[in-house]
Amino acid sequence: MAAPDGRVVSRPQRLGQGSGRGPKGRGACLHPLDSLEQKETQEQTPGQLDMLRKAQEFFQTCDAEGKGFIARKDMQRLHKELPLSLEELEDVFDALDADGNGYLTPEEFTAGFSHFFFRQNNPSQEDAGEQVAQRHKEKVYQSRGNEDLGDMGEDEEAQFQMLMDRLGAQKVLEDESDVKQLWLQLKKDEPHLLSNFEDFLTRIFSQLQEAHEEKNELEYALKRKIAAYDEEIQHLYEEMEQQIKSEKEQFLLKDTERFQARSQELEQKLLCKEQELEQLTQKQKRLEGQCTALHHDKHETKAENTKLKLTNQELARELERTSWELQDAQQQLESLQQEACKLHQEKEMEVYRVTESLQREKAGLLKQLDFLRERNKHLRDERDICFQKNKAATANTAASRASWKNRSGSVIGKYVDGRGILRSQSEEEEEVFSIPRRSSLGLSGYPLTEEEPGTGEPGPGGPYPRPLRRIISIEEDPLPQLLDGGFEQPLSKCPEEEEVCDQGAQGQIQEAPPLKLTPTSPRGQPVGKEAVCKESSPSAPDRLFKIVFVGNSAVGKTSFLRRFCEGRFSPGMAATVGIDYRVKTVNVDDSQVALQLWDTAGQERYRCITQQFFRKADGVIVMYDLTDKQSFLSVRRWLSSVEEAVGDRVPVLLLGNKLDNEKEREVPRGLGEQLAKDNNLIFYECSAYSGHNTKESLLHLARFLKEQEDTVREDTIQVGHPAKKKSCCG
Ligand SMILES: Nc1nc2c(ncn2[C@@H]2O[C@H](COP(=O)(O)OP(=O)(O)OP(=O)(O)O)[C@@H](O)[C@H]2O)c(=O)[nH]1
Ligand SMILES: [Ca+2]
Ligand SMILES: [Mg+2]
Repeated sequence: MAAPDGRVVSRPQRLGQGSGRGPKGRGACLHPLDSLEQKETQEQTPGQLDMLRKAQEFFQTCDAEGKGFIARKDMQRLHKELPLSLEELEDVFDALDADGNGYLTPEEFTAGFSHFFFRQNNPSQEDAGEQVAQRHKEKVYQSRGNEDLGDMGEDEEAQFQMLMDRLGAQKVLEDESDVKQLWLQLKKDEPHLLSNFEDFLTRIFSQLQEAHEEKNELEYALKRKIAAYDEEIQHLYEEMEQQIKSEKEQFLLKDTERFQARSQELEQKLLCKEQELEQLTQKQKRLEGQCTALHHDKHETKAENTKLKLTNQELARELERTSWELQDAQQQLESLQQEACKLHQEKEMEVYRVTESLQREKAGLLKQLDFLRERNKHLRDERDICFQKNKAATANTAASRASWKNRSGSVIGKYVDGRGILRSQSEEEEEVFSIPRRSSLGLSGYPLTEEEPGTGEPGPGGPYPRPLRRIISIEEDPLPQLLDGGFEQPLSKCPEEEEVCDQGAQGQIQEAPPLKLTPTSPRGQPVGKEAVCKESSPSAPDRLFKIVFVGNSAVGKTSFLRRFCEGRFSPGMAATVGIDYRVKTVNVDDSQVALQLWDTAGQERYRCITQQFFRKADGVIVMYDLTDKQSFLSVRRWLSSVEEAVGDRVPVLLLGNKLDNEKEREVPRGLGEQLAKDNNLIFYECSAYSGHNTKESLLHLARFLKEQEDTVREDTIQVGHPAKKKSCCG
């Protein structure tokens, strides 16, 4: 409930407990009505009662809330009731507020009001004495009135009134007329009982008053309680209102905040969306632009496409035409190639035949020579040794020379000395055997070291000195031409003689082949002369390869060739002079391959001759002596001179000879292998002495050459281009 100053009191109980706060500290505990009634019953006259009732009414008007007291502003409610201005009412309040605490208790109000009222009505009666006198007058007046009504004496009336006053019956009794009649009756009829009756009345009234007071108290307490409850409820209500208000405010605040946050968020989202939309719009525009451009392009491309299609058709037609032409050209080319191939093969075969016929011719000559030797020996035996220098013998030799010339067609060299006299066989042999190994005869001498076939032993040096000289002119050396196949005369075939060991004898070569006269003359043949080896062969060779044999002197080239061609070894071979060659046909994968093997001289001075032969070679064999370190060291030089002449287009076979002489080995196998690997060579270690690896190595090379040639032939399109050298080692 609101305090007089208007502040909100959170704890209404305090009001009740408050000391001196408000007017209820002491006298205000009674309800104003009660106090008024009390006063009525106790001392007031009926006029006063009216006045008190009036005062009570006014008090209730002012205290509309039922607080039990009146504040200054409450007085203003009387403005409508009373003919007083607001200032006057203020004055009245000040006048009524006897203790000046700003509140009017019901007592103050009643007392002040009656005083004020009486003064208003009877301005002359100002003091209490006057009031009492007035009251007495009224009482007297009333008594007189009553006397008239009930024939009651004035004294009795006064007596009764005094009794009533003494008993305080006004407060309890509403209508005292019955009691009055009873009292009058009793006084008249039984005066002795009057005192008892009065006592009884006294008791009754005192009890009644007590009960009344008690009731009043209870009522007042109840009202106070109600007021307190009201106040409390008001407090609670106000508090609740405040709480609701604050809650509402908080809620509103929160709600506003939330709303604001949400709206901000939404705004941001909206902004983002707008940006996205803008981007999308831009993208769309861009894409539209691209689309248009593409559309445009498409049209252009279409036109171009049509154009290209037309061009394409034209080109296709042209291509067809060209391909027809190409096919024609290819067919022509093929036929030309076949022709060329055929010509090549024919040429090679011709070369082979020429070589063969030369060999046959040579063999014939040798036979004649043998015959002459035999004749000579016979003559020598017959005649006296003293007539050795007989002219008959000279004539004989001259005759025989003439007959050779006639048969050989000047193929064999002239066995004449500078004076045109053919020296005797004895002289020849003498000269030959006087030549040490590695003769420095230069180009003219062919020492004889031929041994008996089948015997592994070297000849005893030969008992017959033969003054035979074989002269080879380097400048006129026909062999390079032979390699070229530059023979023109047709030659008869001799299929039976498949393998021919030929000596490089031509018209230009002047040589003195030693005759093998008897088996007791093992040195009857010159070194470099090839034995005629006859082997049956089912058919003529399919192809011919020229292979040049190089390497330092005495590594065993000639011995190797002899082993390969003749299947025998002749120790103590003389150094090769100039160049020599042999032909041997071998069977490689069901085809007959003729190998023209060119035996070169290893000595330094013949190098320039050797060099010429590389150019025509299909393959090269470089040999070193594995018991001679120096010969191995020279291999690089030989390789580089091969490369200088032919590049790397010919396959090279590297041979380490004299494998039989393992004791004196100076070149480890690994070195040879490494060298071969580094230079892409075919490599074998072999022995001319034992024949180990002689055939195998040459067959390897022959197979390689054959395969290489096959590849070249198959590769018809690349005709005219040099065939690439295949890897030898693989
Ligand atoms: N132990 C042994 N000795 C051999 C072998 N091959 C050759 N000889 C000997 O080595 C020497 C030289 O042999 P040649 O065949 O004349 O050597 P070359 O390479 O032809 O020599 P030039 O003609 O000067 O280039 C001869 O005394 C042969 O007997 C072999 O495999 N083993
Ligand atoms: Ca007061
Ligand atoms: Mg030799």
